[in-house]
Amino acid sequence: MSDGASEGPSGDAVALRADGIEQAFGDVEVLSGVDLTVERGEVAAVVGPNGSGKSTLLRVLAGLDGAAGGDVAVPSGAGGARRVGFLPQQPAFREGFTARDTLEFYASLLPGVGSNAVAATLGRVGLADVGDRAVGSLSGGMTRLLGLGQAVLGDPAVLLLDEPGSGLDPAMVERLFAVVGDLAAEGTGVVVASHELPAVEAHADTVYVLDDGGFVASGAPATLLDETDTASLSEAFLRLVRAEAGESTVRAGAGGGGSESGDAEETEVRDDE
Ligand SMILES: Nc1ncnc2c1ncn2[C@@H]1O[C@H](COP(=O)(O)OP(=O)(O)OP(=O)(O)O)[C@@H](O)[C@H]1O
Repeated sequence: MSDGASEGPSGDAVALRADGIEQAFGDVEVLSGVDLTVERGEVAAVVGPNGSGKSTLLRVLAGLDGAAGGDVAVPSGAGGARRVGFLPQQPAFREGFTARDTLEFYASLLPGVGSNAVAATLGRVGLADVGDRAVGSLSGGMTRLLGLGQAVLGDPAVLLLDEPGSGLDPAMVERLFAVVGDLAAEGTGVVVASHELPAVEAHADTVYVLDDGGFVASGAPATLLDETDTASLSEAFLRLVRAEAGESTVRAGAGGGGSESGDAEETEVRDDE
């Protein structure tokens, strides 16, 4: 959490800064100028209706997709063997590998990360007992936990998690957010896209509500509850995205007239030195 964060050698407490992120798929404008700054030690949650652009934003932040506009910077001075760890919404691994082999493979790509870290990571994400099981035989929730393990391996300065709690039982959702909290306490800046609003309310420092191409609200969970005069983040969410419980909130895009996807420039994740 923010209070436990120490500053990097440069004195910069910022883990990730995104300015003016724009993204469109054909005529579907998804992000129209999103700004986000995450400090080291901060857990920032991005919530929003289905189709509002959470995965799109995280993929741009991770540097996997070029955006139509904007800039992402990950300042130096934090993290271990790598700058950014990313858990995609649908993690996929080689089915024949065991869970341990899978993490060993990712560890081999990271300088200074060895078998001890792999064993510790399996335990951390709750997979110690199934480490020797083939990936193809893991349950959906276990596969997601393996994805979390892959994302946290090497103590990244920035951790981006897309729906990490999806498919997990309630105890594992709590464990997952506890792991996230531990990493934040060690100085990692975390961005988590999630529909698990009770867990977000309990564990996030800052909540960003994404709708209509941008953040329609942001603040500490308690602040959002105060501002909306509601008793839970779930209620606040419905108020902020102007919906009733049970109503369809699926978003088809932020508006017409977006640029063609072929116009998208490569948005590099800069390593600010
Ligand atoms: N590669 C793509 N090509 C075309 N359209 C896309 C692509 N990826 C996403 N979209 C569209 O962009 C919009 C945002 O999708 P995105 O997956 O980012 O939403 P989300 O907020 O993560 O949704 P959910 O909560 O359902 O996971 C949707 O309208 C989606 O159909």
